[in-house]
Amino acid sequence: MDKKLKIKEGLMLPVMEAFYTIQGEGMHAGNPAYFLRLGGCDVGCVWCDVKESWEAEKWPVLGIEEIVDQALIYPGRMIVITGGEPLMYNLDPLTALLKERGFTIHIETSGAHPFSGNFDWVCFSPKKFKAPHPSIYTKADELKVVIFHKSDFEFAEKHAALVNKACKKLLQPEWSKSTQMLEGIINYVKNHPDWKISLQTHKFMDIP
Ligand SMILES: C[S@@+](CC[C@H](N)C(=O)[O-])C[C@H]1O[C@@H](n2cnc3c(N)ncnc32)[C@H](O)[C@@H]1O
Ligand SMILES: Nc1nc2[nH]cc(C(=O)O)c2c(=O)[nH]1
Ligand code: SF4
Ligand SMILES: [Mg+2]
Repeated sequence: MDKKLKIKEGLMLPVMEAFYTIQGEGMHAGNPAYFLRLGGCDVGCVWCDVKESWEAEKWPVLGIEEIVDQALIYPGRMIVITGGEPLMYNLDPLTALLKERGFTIHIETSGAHPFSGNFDWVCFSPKKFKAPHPSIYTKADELKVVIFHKSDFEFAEKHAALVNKACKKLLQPEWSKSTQMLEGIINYVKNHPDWKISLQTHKFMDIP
């Protein structure tokens, strides 16, 4: 089978980087986790903090066995699949293999592509730049909306109305706008107590 077909089937994937660190964001912040960052994204967020990831062709394509073997080197058994936009790929084979090897599997996604894979935790971060695919709404365990502008609160509520009732709702300041936006976010959460704040704590700790 050629490489292109293997990528299409999710048996090989472009890997930008993989690193063992502390989950910095969201409901699982503070937990050790192995991050697998897949290359390729067509969403185009103006404030994206990993724009180098966008071009899939730039990154080496690895077989899922090799990807999982690399993850097994570290003592933690929580993996976060991120990108780029990981749902550009069929994640069924990779997540099945990770589960076989005993991993707890999380994903960070904009939801802009059809859902695939089996996860223990789905963090859904919708974007104005490319609308989510409807398949994400029943899967999301965590809705994490980046606040870059005051109009983003309304955008956050629009998506909150579409996720499951049990889905956790978080507002995360866009990193470069944190100082300007934080006061508004704090007031918003105090007045709308069904929301929580998520900070990019790894950036404060200066770790990947
Ligand atoms: C780089 S994205 C990769 C996963 C997926 N493409 C997504 O957007 O969810 C990982 C997380 O970082 C968030 N993020 C990206 N750039 C950010 C920034 N400048 N400030 C705050 N959060 C940011 C995204 O919203 C997402 O929750
Ligand atoms: N430490 C750490 N935590 C993270 N949580 C989500 C991240 C991501 O880029 O998906 C991320 C990341 O890049 N580093
Ligand atoms: S969807 Fe994620 S990776 Fe893609 S541009 Fe937006 S923040 Fe960056
Ligand atoms: Mg990041």
